[in-house]
Amino acid sequence: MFRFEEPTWADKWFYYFQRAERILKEAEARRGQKPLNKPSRSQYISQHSFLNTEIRGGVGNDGSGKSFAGFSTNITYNEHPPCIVPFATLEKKFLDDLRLEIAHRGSYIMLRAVVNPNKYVSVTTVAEDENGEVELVQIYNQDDRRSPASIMPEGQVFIVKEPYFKTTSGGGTSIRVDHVSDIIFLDGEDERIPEKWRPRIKLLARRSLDWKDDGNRFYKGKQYFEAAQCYTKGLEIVEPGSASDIILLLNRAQAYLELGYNEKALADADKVLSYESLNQKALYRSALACYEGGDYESAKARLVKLLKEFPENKNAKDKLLRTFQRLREQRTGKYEFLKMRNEVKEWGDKRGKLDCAEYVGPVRVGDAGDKGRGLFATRDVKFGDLLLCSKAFNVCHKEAAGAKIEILFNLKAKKGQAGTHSQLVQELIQVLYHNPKKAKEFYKLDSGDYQRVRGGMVDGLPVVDSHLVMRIMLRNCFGCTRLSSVDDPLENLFREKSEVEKMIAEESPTGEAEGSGLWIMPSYINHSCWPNSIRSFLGDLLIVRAARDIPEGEEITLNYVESDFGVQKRQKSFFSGWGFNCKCTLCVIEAAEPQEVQDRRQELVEKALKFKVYLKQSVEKTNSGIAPMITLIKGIEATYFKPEFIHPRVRLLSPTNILQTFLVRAERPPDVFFLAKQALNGLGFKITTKGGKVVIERYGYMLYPVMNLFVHVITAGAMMGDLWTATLWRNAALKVYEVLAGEKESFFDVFGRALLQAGVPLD
Ligand SMILES: C[S@@+](CC[C@H](N)C(=O)[O-])C[C@H]1O[C@@H](n2cnc3c(N)ncnc32)[C@H](O)[C@@H]1O
Repeated sequence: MFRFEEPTWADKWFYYFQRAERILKEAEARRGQKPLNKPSRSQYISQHSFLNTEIRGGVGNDGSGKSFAGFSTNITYNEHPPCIVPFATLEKKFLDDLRLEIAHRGSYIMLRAVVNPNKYVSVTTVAEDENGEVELVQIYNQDDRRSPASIMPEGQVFIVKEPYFKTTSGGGTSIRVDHVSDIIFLDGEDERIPEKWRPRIKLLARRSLDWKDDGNRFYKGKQYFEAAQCYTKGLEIVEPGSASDIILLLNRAQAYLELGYNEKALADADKVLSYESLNQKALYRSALACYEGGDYESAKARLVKLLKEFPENKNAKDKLLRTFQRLREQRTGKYEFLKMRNEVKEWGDKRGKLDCAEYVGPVRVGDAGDKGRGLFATRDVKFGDLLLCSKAFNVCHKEAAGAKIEILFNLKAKKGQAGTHSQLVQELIQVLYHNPKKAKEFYKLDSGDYQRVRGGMVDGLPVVDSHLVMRIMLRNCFGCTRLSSVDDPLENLFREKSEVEKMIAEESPTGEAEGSGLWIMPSYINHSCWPNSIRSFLGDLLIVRAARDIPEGEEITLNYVESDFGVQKRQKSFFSGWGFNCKCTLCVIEAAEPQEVQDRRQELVEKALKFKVYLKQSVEKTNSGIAPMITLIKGIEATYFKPEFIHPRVRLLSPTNILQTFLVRAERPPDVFFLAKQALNGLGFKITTKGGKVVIERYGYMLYPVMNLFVHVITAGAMMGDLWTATLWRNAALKVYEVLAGEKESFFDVFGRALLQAGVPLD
């Protein structure tokens, strides 16, 4: 019997974007016009309460129990820069004056929310102007830690500078506020509030003490933003330098510290110190602000000063000890990696941040010719040397509760990216807005051809251009995991993928939804498909180590996409993602190969990868897969003509890993041993035994699955009774592991079980 198939998640997704694209194209044609058939006030309000059910309802869950927030359209479709002129120079407009698809330069609009807001990607409300006309208002990039109702409660009066009026992807209209600096929230006493919207009954004048008490209540309830707002209100009415001023400043500094607004916290604490240079709390909070901002020298100076006056202050003593540790890390690059790794494992579904410093090793930023800037070695570097340990400017791990796994869809590039990228942009905007000094290093990063506006501070607030932040993020962010080395590398191999995961696998270069983050110094590293360094992640730390010996002056490179693609597909992804064509040695060699050779290799690799399904099936199936896999691997090998150290057999790695798993299951250690050694040769490694040691004379192509080859040589060697060889290889593997995982301390956590089972001694 015929029956309708439920549309798949991917179908819905595709349909949604096709429709959105059509609507937006039609909207372009109506630029400068007045909207037709606007709904009535009551229609606006009732529509508002049903908002989002259409897009959220059917697609918000992938069946795995984890929420999947859904779509987020890339805001690059119609970029309009933020307002960079003061409010006082703008002319007032009303809703009736607004024209579609235009940012109304030189104007502002005064509005009042008539409902409580919804939250989807933006905080959305319906607001009226002084003539009683209403319109939808979508406010993007606000701090997600705040509830929408605290940002825009019903009755809130606000100004939108240079309002951008547009057609929504659902076909209606809205004022869309992308830039946090374009909206000014007005409170009850602000003189700019129109007379008719002022409270009829004047509230009794509030004292600074009332604001302090309210602030303290919010603080206790962990509502730090609201607490800071109350202290600010109190500060507006106190005598500068008075006891109340000092208390309010100290309290606000503490609330700012909780929010991560370190620069503001430091400014408040320093203000107190300008009145009372030895105020204990101010010294301590200022030191904390410096510490959190990574300025350990200043933190040390402040703590030393504090302890001179107040030697019994235990918190300050503890913090000073930690500060010394941070300074040592900064100087030497020596970290307690195992402890840090265990800490990351404990994070569970909490957001985490490691208490450690950054290390900048023998590298500097320099001119990389047509690649722009790049990172270069400042001295000769050996395989495995630590080049960088960088702390995240901001990172969103997908494991943390509240992480928003969304598809950031770029309507212009027609490209979707699954992961926490849209959350990252939103959080970056907040970091930049509240830490303008720290923002400077972010703004130096590459943003492609985006025209930057020079905004600086306007109306006392930093201008943040959301489109610029998005561009910088897309060029420089890293897809990331919390740990590069998982304790059970095979745990995911047999897990059935959900529908959403399958779709994500097709859409994302790495084949899975990712966490994402931005690290400043590593952002200067250019790409090579055969790079001389490897990055790894440990919580919010990004570690870069040398993947071969690097002479002084050589450029440091990283592989942006560890893909299993042929050269043409790789080039396409570099161009659409980062706007460049790769000219690394691997690309040059592969691009010069005859098309038939490339096609043949591709066809064989695809065939081989299909054998993965055998792994989920019976052992008999596995056995029957061995012979065809060997034929395929030989076939792939035959498509390479140059020596391995010139053209590493990278595309053999996945098929080899599948065959290895077959051979392990079939309990054929000699074959496992032979195949792993052969695969390492194929990647360009030259490994010999000399003077009772396994020596890696030449390091080949490095990526994480290479570890499996080493472990297979070791375990198979041991199972064949050659414990001596196994132990020697184990020591060599440790060095390779250090580069791939960032640290060697966790090697036995990750591979210890496999080694012990094979009878390899662990020490
Ligand atoms: C993460 S940034 C790297 C630093 C960048 N070169 C700069 O000047 O800030 C990525 C950008 O660098 C450039 N880039 C990176 N690798 C490249 C390569 N192999 N060839 C040409 N350009 C490259 C591209 O413009 C890319 O969008």
